[in-house]
Amino acid sequence: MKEHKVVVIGGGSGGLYTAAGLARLHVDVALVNITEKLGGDCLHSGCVPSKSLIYASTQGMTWEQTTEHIRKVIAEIQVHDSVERFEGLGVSVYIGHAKFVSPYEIEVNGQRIRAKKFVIATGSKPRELPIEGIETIGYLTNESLFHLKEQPKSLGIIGAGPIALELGQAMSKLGTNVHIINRDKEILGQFDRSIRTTAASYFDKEMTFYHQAQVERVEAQGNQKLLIFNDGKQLLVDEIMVAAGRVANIGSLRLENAGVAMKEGFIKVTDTHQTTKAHIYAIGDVIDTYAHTHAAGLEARAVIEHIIFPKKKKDLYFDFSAIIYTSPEVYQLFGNENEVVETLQVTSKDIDRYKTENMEDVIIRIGIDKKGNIINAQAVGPHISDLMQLVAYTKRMKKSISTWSSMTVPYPTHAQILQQIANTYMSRTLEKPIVQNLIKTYISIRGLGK
Ligand SMILES: Cc1cc2nc3c(=O)[nH]c(=O)nc-3n(C[C@H](O)[C@H](O)[C@H](O)COP(=O)(O)OP(=O)(O)OC[C@H]3O[C@@H](n4cnc5c(N)ncnc54)[C@H](O)[C@@H]3O)c2cc1C
Ligand SMILES: NC(=O)c1ccc[n+]([C@@H]2O[C@H](COP(=O)([O-])OP(=O)(O)OC[C@H]3O[C@@H](n4cnc5c(N)ncnc54)[C@H](O)[C@@H]3O)[C@@H](O)[C@H]2O)c1
Repeated sequence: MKEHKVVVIGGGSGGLYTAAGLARLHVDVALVNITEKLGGDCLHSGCVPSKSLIYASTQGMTWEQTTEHIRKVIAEIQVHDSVERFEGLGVSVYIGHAKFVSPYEIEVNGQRIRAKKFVIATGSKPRELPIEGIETIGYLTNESLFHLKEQPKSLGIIGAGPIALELGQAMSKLGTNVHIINRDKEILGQFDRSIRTTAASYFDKEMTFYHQAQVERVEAQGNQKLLIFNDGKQLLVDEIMVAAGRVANIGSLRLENAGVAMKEGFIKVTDTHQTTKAHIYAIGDVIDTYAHTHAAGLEARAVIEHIIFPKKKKDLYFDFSAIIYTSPEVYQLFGNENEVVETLQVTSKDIDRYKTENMEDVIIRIGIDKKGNIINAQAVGPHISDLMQLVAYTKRMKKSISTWSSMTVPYPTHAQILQQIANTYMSRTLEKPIVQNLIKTYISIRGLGK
């Protein structure tokens, strides 16, 4: 029997962050991962291959060059996420499926490991759809697309979330005829209409959308695949990809042996990320928060702190934001809509730098409270997400957007769009009768009035 103080299960974004963080603090920590290739979804079938595919699609690469580029980027990052590196940091690494045999004991390849605390970070996998015939004829997911030997001439993607939009647009730019099948009325339902329609106006040029559509049945037709919709419509494609949400990866964990409960398909946690057994934490995609690498990192940090100083961390997701890396990018800074007293909107139409680039479609919307403090934000535009980090930072610092108006912003930069919002906000304050009267009185006292 091996013994450690903390065992982290899952060597993806959340698990690696937790194991490395605890090891740096001299905690006796072990990490269990199914394969020696640490890095999880993000490195092998998520963020890294998808952003490499997006890059390749803007460089006119062939499919062979694209898959080679993806392979090379993963291999380069894999060095950073290697077993040797983690062992060098002081983490004991076990390779194999972890399964609980009791609340304080797991088994990996027949070996028992005891620990005082566990952190489950086993991630998520694509949701399977109950479509007749789909298991028989086969389909792609984010786990197989990047390794295809041949580029499909046409691709039907079931689902219209970030995975479908990012991968669909990149495949289209690479020359595949992409069809997106969306069960909802439109895409990007959580965004303001102005942002939604702007993004859709770009996507509509590159992909064919089928809204309020459900695929009922699929069948093979020669080398191709026929999708049959609930309204009888049909679509013939080379390949089908399913990107219709995620489910928690708990398959082999035997959570029932540990007394860890689930809620609506994900591991149930408190706001300190403790499961129904307080010494077992869960973070990342296996719980129902934001399914992003930086959310897994944030939760890992909170769990490290909680293991060491058992105190709740307040407002963990206070400045949490997410980006859909399409062109244009679509950005969202989360915050409680009930606290918003006003939403300010600015477009690129009046910003000189955007004019020089014929770029009229950038929209930024910022929800503020009565002091001008930022509550939430949404934006659409090329590379807009880097600029929006200043918005998130201003929220984190709990500063009013009026602070941007005193910044010296070099001319002509895209950042002037943020100063424009601040100036609009400030000039409205200046135009208030009470403020105008005060100014007039002061100017007159100084003997400078008309
Ligand atoms: C196509 C795509 C693109 C994405 N793009 C982005 C992006 O641009 N930005 C972003 O922030 N997020 C992105 N995401 C989301 C991001 O990849 C996930 O949120 C993140 O990987 C979750 O990290 P995790 O640690 O929870 O799980 P994972 O990274 O999936 O790690 C889970 C690990 O647990 C291991 N495991 C599972 N079961 C066991 C077991 N029983 N025993 C031992 N080990 C086990 C797995 O092998 C895996 O290594 C994307 C996702 C997809 C699918
Ligand atoms: N840039 C990023 O940060 C990034 C990129 C990709 C994925 N991710 C993460 O991965 C998660 C999963 O992404 P996703 O795109 O699979 O999921 P999602 O849950 O965000 O979207 C699923 C989409 O599929 C549609 N859908 C569901 N069932 C359907 C059906 N039967 N037929 C047609 N449409 C159907 C839904 O209406 C929705 O539009 C996201 O929540 C996101 O957090 C992040």
